[in-house]
Order: sequence, then structure tokens, then C-alpha cells
Amino acid sequence: MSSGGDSERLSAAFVVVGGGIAGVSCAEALAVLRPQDDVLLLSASSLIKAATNVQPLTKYLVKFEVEEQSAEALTQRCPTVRVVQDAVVALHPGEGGQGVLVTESGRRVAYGRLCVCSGARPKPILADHPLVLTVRDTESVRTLQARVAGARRVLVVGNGGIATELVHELRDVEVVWAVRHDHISAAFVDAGAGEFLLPAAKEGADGVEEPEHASRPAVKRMRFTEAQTAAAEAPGGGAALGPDWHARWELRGRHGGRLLHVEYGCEVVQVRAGDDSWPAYVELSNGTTVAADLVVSATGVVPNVEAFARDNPGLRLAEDDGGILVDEHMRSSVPGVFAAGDACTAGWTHAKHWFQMRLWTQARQMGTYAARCMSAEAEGEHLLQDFCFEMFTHVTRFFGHKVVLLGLHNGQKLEGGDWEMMLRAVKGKEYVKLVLQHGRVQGAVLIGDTDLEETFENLILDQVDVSHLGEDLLNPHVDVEDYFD
Ligand SMILES: Cc1cc2nc3c(=O)[nH]c(=O)nc-3n(C[C@H](O)[C@H](O)[C@H](O)COP(=O)(O)OP(=O)(O)OC[C@H]3O[C@@H](n4cnc5c(N)ncnc54)[C@H](O)[C@@H]3O)c2cc1C
Ligand SMILES: NC(=O)C1=CN([C@@H]2O[C@H](COP(=O)(O)OP(=O)(O)OC[C@H]3O[C@@H](n4cnc5c(N)ncnc54)[C@H](OP(=O)(O)O)[C@@H]3O)[C@@H](O)[C@H]2O)C=CC1
Repeated sequence: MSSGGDSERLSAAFVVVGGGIAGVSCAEALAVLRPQDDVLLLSASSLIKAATNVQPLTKYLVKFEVEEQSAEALTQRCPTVRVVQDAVVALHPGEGGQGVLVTESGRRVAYGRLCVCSGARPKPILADHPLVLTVRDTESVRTLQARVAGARRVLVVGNGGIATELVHELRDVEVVWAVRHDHISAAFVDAGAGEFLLPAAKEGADGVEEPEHASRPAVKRMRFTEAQTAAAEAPGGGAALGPDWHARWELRGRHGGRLLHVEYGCEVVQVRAGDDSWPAYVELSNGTTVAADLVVSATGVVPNVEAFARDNPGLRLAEDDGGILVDEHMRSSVPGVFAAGDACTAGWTHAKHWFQMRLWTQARQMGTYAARCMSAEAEGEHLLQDFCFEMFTHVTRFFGHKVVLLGLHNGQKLEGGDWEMMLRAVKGKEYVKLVLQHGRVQGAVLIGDTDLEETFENLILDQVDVSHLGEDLLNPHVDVEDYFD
């Protein structure tokens, strides 16, 4: 990896900014697609993140590991990729000719085509408070580990991916989890799934039990309208860490046992100065005051695009989340500038069953696809959009359970009309939820080892009418695939 070098001038036909999953996937794909061209990967972080052990679970659902690697590992795999560690501070798109990036160390990097994969950064509450921490990269989790080691009670704020994983992993400490919804893990799952996960959340990582096999699944069918859904959801530096980050970092406090208490339907109002007993008292909007050693804010992310947007009014950012707005070919509003991963906002008309979530799956898909788009543009070729944008898929683990999310799994985008929800649940073992509209499956939440992902993926994609199946659709003794052979 190159570093240093005041006012050095570099140039490459293809420049990628960012050493996270999106940037590395883009650079790797460019190396394959454009063996004749130099690819320059510029990253502020010294290590890069690569997707390894990629395993397709179905046509759309892919599982992989995220490995932190040295830049040399990437250049060995892809000899045409040069990696330079430096932070971009400005983008000068140029007019008609080559654009130029300016870096922190004074380099000027000319590009033919650029892909911005600069990720996102935490959107914390009380950002400058010394007792409030966020988690994003290796450095931040190292700080968290040190601070948790001296803690008796930690307040976790937020109800998404990080809070869900963190609450599970905190050991030997009292955890108060403040969520603004009426159930846990609301950024990913519905109230029923939150209820299903709660006992495992209370157990924590040390107490994960083997699933029960004895009880019979209960199948329920419910009909939802827009009003009911709204009511149900009413209040009650470096690359992002990869999945399983928590498995590598023991987060152990000094309480001598773990306790979880959830405060529902609330936000932080203020953090009051502490006394001899506790370093801080946190006032919540539901009237509760929590004495704590530490507050972890896990309240979402914002795209990290200031260096590119500053002084570039021509670079359109999304109004709602501030990401670089890209079209169906990952092109920004500035010619020659593409964007992918957490840094971008998908500005095209989405397929019915797809929506954007800032996840490593989408970072990898977008990075790879952006490389294909850049290459096709260079050749003047027309490219059809990748099929991965046809349907939202995500696989992860929450509280020791495998979680698969398919399509409009929470009825997203279906607000306007009638939709039904069909459920099958066995306490501690599995939770299967289908979202149906007009007799067709629109989405699914599969928790546990259900082995149903392929069946429901096909039903969502094919949109066949399944109304004649009734509750057999979730009958564990019926092979739904047989109906469609
Ligand atoms: C704690 C945590 C756990 C997560 N767990 C999961 C999970 O289990 N499953 C999942 O799907 N998703 C997970 N995510 C989300 C996932 O990690 C991100 O969606 C994904 O990594 C985004 O990849 P990216 O390449 O777009 O951005 P990043 O990984 O953030 O990479 C951005 C890169 O750009 C570089 N950079 C930034 N600005 C500049 C600049 N100006 N100049 C040069 N370089 C720059 C950074 O150094 C970094 O190398 C998690 C996120 C966090 C924080
Ligand atoms: N296993 C996985 O798949 C994981 C994925 N990730 C991803 O990493 C990124 C960062 O994770 P994370 O920070 O958890 O973000 P998420 O977007 O997953 O969740 C943010 C949560 O914080 C809530 N929130 C926002 N503002 C406030 C506030 N002021 N007070 C209280 N709560 C608030 C949001 O509520 P509301 O929805 O109402 O706005 C939401 O529940 C996300 O893109 C996430 O998808 C992270 C870890 C694991």
C-alpha cells in the first residue's frame, strides 16, 4: 500500500474510494472486467474489508463472511489494483475531461471514472457527551470494550441491528435497552417476531438454549389494514465492522451476572451529571430515569459523503437521508461519478419487492454491479440492471437465531391496500411469518432453521396465486413445492 507523498500526482482509468465491502467488491470486479486498465483504490482505512466464503443459499439469498485484510492481500488477488491509503478531502469533477480528487496528504488523483464507496457514519444522539459511545469500526469497539469492562450498568439506545447484537453480547453487566417502539429489534422485525426473540434476548449470549422440538406449531391468520399497522408500530473513520464482529470482542462488565430490562416507547431526553454513586443519570421520555456508567447510542447511520458533496452543487444528494443519489446504473448526477454501498441512495424506481437498507449484502451487490456499470459505460454498452435488485433478501443472526428476511417482510410499501399475515410459531424454535396480498406472497420472515427460504423466495418472485392452499401454506407436513411441480 502507498502512503504519504505530498502533492504526488496519480491517475487511473478507474478510481474507487473506500476500502469497505462496497469499494473492495467494486475494485475486485473491475480487475476482472478491465484487465487492461489500472484500478486505484483510495481508502482512509489501512485495512480493507473483503467478502469471503460466499455461499448462495438460494438464487437471491447469499451468505458470506467479511474479512479484514491487508491491502497487499487485495493486490495479490488483483494485480491491476493499486491501493493507496489516504482520505479524499475534495472532488473536482472537471468539465468534459478528467476529474480530480484531492487527498488529505495533498495528492491529486485524476480519474476517468470514479466510484464513491465511502460508507456511512453513526448518527448518534448526544454526539459530544463523554459518556455516550457509538459503534462503527474496530477502533470504536475497542473503546467500548474498555469502557464496558469498568461498568455495572449500560444503557443501550436504538432498536436496530447494532443494538440487537450488542444487547445479546453484553455480559456481566446490567443492560437497560431503551427503544422508541413497542417491541425489540423493530428496524428489522415485526412485533410478533420481537416477542419471539425476547426470551433469548433476556438469556443473553451465555444462556442461548437449544431450541425446543416438542411443541406443535400454532398457525394463525390475521388481516391487516393500514390503520392497524400504524397502530402496531406506534411508540410503545474506518470501514464498518463486519458480521460476527461481537464474536471477536468480548464485552464483559463488572456486575457479576447479566440482567436485561427493556424500556419501551421512549427516547433520551437528557443526560444529567452523576454523583458518587453513578457517573450519569439518563432521563427518558417515558418518565424513567436510568442511572448508568455508560450510554451506547445505536441510532442509525448517515452517508459519509461530505468530502465529495462540498463545493459540488451538481452532485445530487437524496433529500431524506443525504446519500449520493444514483440511477439504475449506479450513476450519480455528475458525469463519470458512480456511488455504491452505504454512501449512496438508490434513486431509481425500485422493483416491487426490493428496497434499500444499509447492509453488507447490498454493499457487495452494489459495489460489484457499479463496476459492471462503469465498464459498460466505458464501452458504450447497454447493461440490464442486475437481478439482485428485484427482491430484498437478508440473512443474519439475532439472539442466536438464524433470521431470513424476504421481500416486503414487514408489509413495507403495501400500506395502501389490504394485506394478510400468516404466522407459524414454536416458542424458542421457529417463527415463520408470511405477508400476503390478493392471495400472493409478498414477503416472509423466517426465524430458526426453517428451510423455507427457497420456497417462499420462489413464491414471491413468481407471484402465483396461493389462496387455494389456505393454511397448508404453513403446514409443516405439507411440501408446498409439490403444488407447483
Ligand atoms: C457494528 C456493525 C455491525 C454490522 N453488522 C452487519 C450485519 O451483521 N449484516 C449486515 O448486512 N450489515 C451489517 N452492518 C452494516 C454493514 O457493515 C454496512 O452496510 C457495510 O459495511 C457498508 O459497506 P460500505 O463499503 O458501503 O461502507 P464502509 O464499510 O463504511 O466502508 C467505507 C470505506 O470508505 C473509507 N472512507 C470513508 N471516507 C473516505 C474518504 N473521504 N476518503 C477515503 N476513504 C474514505 C473508509 O475508511 C472505509 O474504508 C453492520 C454495521 C456496523 C457498524
Ligand atoms: N445483523 C445485521 O443485519 C446488522 C445490520 N446493521 C446495519 O448497520 C447500520 C447501523 O446499525 P444501527 O445503528 O443499529 O441502525 P439501524 O438503522 O438498524 O437502527 C437504528 C435504530 O435507532 C432508532 N433511532 C433513531 N433515532 C433515534 C433516537 N433519536 N432515539 C431513539 N432511537 C432512535 C431507529 O428507530 P426508527 O426506526 O423509529 O427510526 C432504529 O430503531 C444499519 O444500516 C443496520 O442495518 C448493524 C448491525 C447488525
